[in-house]
Amino acid sequence: MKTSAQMALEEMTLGVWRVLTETTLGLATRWRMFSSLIPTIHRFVSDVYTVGSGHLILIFLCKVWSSFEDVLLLYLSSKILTVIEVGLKEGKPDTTAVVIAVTARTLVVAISACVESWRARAASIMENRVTHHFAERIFSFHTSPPTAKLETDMPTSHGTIAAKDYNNEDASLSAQPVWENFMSVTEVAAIGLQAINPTYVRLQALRRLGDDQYRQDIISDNIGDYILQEYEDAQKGLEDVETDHPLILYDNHRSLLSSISLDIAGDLAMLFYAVNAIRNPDKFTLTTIAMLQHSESTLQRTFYRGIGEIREVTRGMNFMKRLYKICNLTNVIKDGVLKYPSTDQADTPEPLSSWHSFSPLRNVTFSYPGGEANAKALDNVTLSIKSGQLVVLVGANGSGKSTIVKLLVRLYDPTSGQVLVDSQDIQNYSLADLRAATASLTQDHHLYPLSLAENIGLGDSRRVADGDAITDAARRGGADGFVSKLKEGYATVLDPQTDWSTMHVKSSDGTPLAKEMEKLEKSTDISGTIKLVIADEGSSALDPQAEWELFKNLREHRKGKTIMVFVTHRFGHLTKHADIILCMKEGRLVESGTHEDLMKIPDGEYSKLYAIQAKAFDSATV
Ligand SMILES: Nc1ncnc2c1ncn2[C@@H]1O[C@H](COP(=O)(O)OP(=O)(O)OP(=O)(O)O)[C@@H](O)[C@H]1O
Repeated sequence: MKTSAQMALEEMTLGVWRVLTETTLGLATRWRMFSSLIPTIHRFVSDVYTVGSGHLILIFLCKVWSSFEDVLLLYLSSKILTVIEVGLKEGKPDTTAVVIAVTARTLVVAISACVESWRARAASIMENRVTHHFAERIFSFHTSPPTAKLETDMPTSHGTIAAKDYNNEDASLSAQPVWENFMSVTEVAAIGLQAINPTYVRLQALRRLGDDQYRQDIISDNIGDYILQEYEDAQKGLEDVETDHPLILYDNHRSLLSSISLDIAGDLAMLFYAVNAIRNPDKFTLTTIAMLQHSESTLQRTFYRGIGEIREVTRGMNFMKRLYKICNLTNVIKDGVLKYPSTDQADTPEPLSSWHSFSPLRNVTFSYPGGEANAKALDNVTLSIKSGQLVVLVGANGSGKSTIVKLLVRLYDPTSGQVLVDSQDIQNYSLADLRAATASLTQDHHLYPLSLAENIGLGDSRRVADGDAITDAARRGGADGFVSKLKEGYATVLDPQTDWSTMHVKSSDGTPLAKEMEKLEKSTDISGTIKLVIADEGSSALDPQAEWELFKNLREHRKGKTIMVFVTHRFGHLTKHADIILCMKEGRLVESGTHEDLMKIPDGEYSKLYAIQAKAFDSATV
C-alpha cells in the first residue's frame, strides 16, 4: 500500500496484530528521498541558525566531539594497555607513561561529561527557541508576505488541504516536533496497529468481564462457569500465536535482517585485526586482543546510532518540507494600493444632495472554492443602490445573501464581474483600509477570548486603547448598561476555554446573557471610522425592536455617510423602513424596491416570503 512517494506503507500480520508500517525502502530510493530533502535541510539549518547561531555551533561541535569520543577513548585505552603489557614483559612498568595515558583518558572522559552537559543545555534552549520560532510562523502575526494560519485568506484556506493541517490552538504543539524530530533518535517503528485475531479479541472481552462493574450481573445471571469455560477455550484457541505488544513483535521481526547486517558490520573490527595478525604476527599482542573486543562493540554502537540518526533526520525533514510548503502559501486575495476612504472623505458627512447611485456589484457570478462543481452561489448579480441608504437583503435560505456580504468585505473575490466601491474596483483598495472602514456583523462573528474593552476596541484596532471611543461604541451598541453592572466592567475577560453559553459574563441569576453578548458584538463593530456597516442577522438574538434601535443609532451617528447593508430573515422595522430591499432567489437578484413596491408585484418572491411569515405569525397568535 502506497500513499505517497514519501510515505509508502506496508501491512503485515504479527502475532495477533495487524501492523501498518512505513515500507522498508531500498538504498537507492532512500538516497533519492534524502537528496530531495537537501534544500529543506539547508533552509531549516539557516532558519535555526538565525534563532541561535551560537547555540547551534555549540551543539554541532559537541556532536563532532561525541563522534570522535569513542575512537579517542579506544586509542587511549589501547595506549594504557600497551604500556602495561610492555611493562609486564620487561618486568619494569613505565610509571610516567602509565600516569600520562591514564590522565589523558580521564581528561577525555571529564571533557565528554562537560560536552554532554553543554550539549543538553544548548539543545534545551534551542528546542524552546525553535519551537517558538516555528509556532509563530504557523500562527503568523508578523510574517511578511502573509504566510500562515492567521493571515491565510478564505479562498486559500478552502483551497489548500495543507493549510488545514495546522490550527491556531495547535500552533505551538505542531512546532514542537520540528526540533524533536530533527534532534531525537527515538524510533517509532509501527504507525498503525489493530488486533485482528478474533480469538484474542474475544479473550480481551472475556477478561473485561472480571471487572467489578459486571460482578453483580454475572452472579445474578449465574454465568461464572460459562465465562470461565469460554476463557479457557479462547486461551487454548490462541495456541502459540504471539500476543506481545506489537512494537516488541515488530522489533523482533525487523531486527532479524538489520541485526545480521549490523552484527557483520560490528565484526569488521575483528576482520581487520585478523588480517593484521596474519600479515604481522609479531605485532599481535594481548592488548590487540583486548582492543579487538572493545572496538567490536564500539563499532556496532556507532553503526546503530548512525542509522537511527539518518532515519530521524529524514523523518524530521519530511515534516519540515510540509511546514515550509504551508509557510510558502500565497494568498489568493491580493492587496491593493489605493487608500480607503481617501483622506478628504474620511470623516466629513456628505450633504444629502451629493448622494449618488452606485453599483457595488456588477454582473457578479461567484462559486465557492472547494464547493460543488458548477454550483453558483451568485449568478450574474448587479446591485444598484445609493450611498447613505439602508439596504436590506432578503431571500430564502441559500439564496446568496451572505455571499454578497462576503464579497463586499472582500473575504472572497468574484469568479467573474466586479465589486465596486466609490466607482473603483474593490481589488484596487488597501485591504487594511477597507476592513478598517467596514463594520461587519456576520452570522459567524465570534467574540474574542479577551477583555470586553478589547473586544469592542478591536472594531478599529488603532483605537483599542481609547477608553472614550470604547464606551461610546458600547453605548451605541446598547452594551454599556450591562457592562457597567459587571464587577470588572470593561476589563472583564471572556474565558477562552468555555463556549458561548458558559462565558464569564452572566446575569445576576447566573443565566448566560446571550442578548447582552449580541449587543456587545454590535458594539465591537461600530467603534471605528466606518463607511460601510454590514449586519448579517441570520442567528441574531436581537429582537426586532433592538435591531431597529441599533440601526437608528448607527444612522444617526453617521448622518447619511455610512452605507448600511442588513441581511435579515425577519420582516419588521428593517424591511418597512429600508430605503431599498434586495430580494434574492437561488443566487439571483429577483426583485428590488421598497416594501410597498415589492408587495405590489403579483406572485413576487418578496410578497411570498412576507406572506409565509405573516401566516406563521397569525397561527402563532391564534
Ligand atoms: N463556504 C461555502 N462553501 C461552499 N458553498 C457554500 C459556502 N457557503 C455558502 N455556500 C453555498 O452558497 C449558496 C449561497 O449561500 P449563502 O450563505 O450566501 O445563502 P444565504 O441566503 O445567506 O442563506 P442563509 O439565509 O441560510 O444564511 C448556498 O447554496 C450555500 O450552500
